[in-house]
Amino acid sequence: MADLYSNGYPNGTSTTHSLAQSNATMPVIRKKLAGYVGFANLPNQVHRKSVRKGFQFTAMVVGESGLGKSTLINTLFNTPLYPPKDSLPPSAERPKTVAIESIGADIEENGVRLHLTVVDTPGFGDFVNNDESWRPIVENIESRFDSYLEQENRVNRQKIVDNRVHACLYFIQPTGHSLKQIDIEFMRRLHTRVNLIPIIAKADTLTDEEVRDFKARILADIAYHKIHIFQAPTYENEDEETLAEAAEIASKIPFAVVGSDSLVETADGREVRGRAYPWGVVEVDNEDHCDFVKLRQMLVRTYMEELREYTNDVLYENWRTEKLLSMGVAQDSSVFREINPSAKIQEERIMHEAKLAKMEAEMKMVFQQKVQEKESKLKQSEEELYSRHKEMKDALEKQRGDLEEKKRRIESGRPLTPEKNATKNRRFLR
Ligand SMILES: Nc1nc2c(ncn2[C@@H]2O[C@H](COP(=O)(O)OP(=O)(O)OP(=O)(O)O)[C@@H](O)[C@H]2O)c(=O)[nH]1
Repeated sequence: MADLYSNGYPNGTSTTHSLAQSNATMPVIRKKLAGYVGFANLPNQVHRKSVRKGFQFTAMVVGESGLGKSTLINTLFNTPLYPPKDSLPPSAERPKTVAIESIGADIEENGVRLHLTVVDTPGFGDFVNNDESWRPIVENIESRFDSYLEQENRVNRQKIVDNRVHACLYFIQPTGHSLKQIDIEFMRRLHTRVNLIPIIAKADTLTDEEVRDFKARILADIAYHKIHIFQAPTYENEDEETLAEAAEIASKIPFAVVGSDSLVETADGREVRGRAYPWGVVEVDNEDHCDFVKLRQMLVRTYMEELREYTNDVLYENWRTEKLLSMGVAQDSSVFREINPSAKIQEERIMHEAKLAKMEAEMKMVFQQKVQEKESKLKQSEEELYSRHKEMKDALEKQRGDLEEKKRRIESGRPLTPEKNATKNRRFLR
């Protein structure tokens, strides 16, 4: 049954609203379709395309040496991304300054490919003076933005490689006190450039109570220093389950984690990823034991795409604006002016008419000029003709006078040319 809507179109008719209607002032008319059109399949199309292309994610780990960074990354992605420490050659010594090292791996889960890059920062916080430890890390993150900007500005942008850091796991030493100066300085310097995810390392070395108090003090420090850490976003119209999940994740920040890539046996005979102690087993994947599951949920399961999006839309975009402004590139705000199509057409018509009027005036001027030129030429030739006519008339008058003189002489019998006759007579006399 095709019922009629307020605009008079039958239900299910695809109506094209004028561009003006898309403005915020115009109401959006929701329509029901009479039959299956097919655009409900769009998410599947995007899904297939994304699966075919694969995903790219870059995570950075920062924290003092021995806080369990490599172990946690291996635990997170369930892959021995970092080789065991005892397999490293003896020459693999600690660098003298903060170094930046990347490890890449292609991992696959249920047919979905993920190219994961982990950027490690060995040496951070390991020196007597760690005042500038953050600098090489900021420089590295910004140089990745630079490389992306350079690729964006290329003529051919078919193959942009996104090496930007999408998340930074910052490992906090499990002191149980509060943040150290190096932690605050690092986060203050980095929070505008990268999604910060603070982590309390080796949480199994603290009691539950200590973890709770430590978290509260860390959050207070973060708020005091106005440090922005990544928060799980929530959107309008989201179902209660999603909102509860986001709230649950947010309540665990900073994540108190335990890492282990080896299996241990629990008292009840289960084989789990965890750490065995004489008093029992700390299970990595048990939410009652640590926040590892919530961290993985935030970083991988639920918000990986959000982390990528926030990096691109906010962090990179802000950096790009700052960079271009510092280079003296100014934005022409008129390009973002909201345009009303009918006003635009009217404006164009006025401009067109003005152009026509100008052309007409110019043509008139040219025509007048030509007419004037012609007139003056005609006047000139008229004057020339007149003077020639006068000359000829004078000559004829003169000729006539001469002839009349001749006639009079002949009639009066006088010689026509007296001098000539006189010469003749003189010859006869000789
Ligand atoms: N108690 C405890 N020990 C851990 C945990 N995670 C890792 N470790 C141990 O801590 C030691 C250092 O772990 P790594 O993962 O190599 O630490 P790292 O931060 O990568 O160290 P560097 O490579 O030196 O920067 C290893 O002996 C790990 O087994 C944890 O959650 N709890």
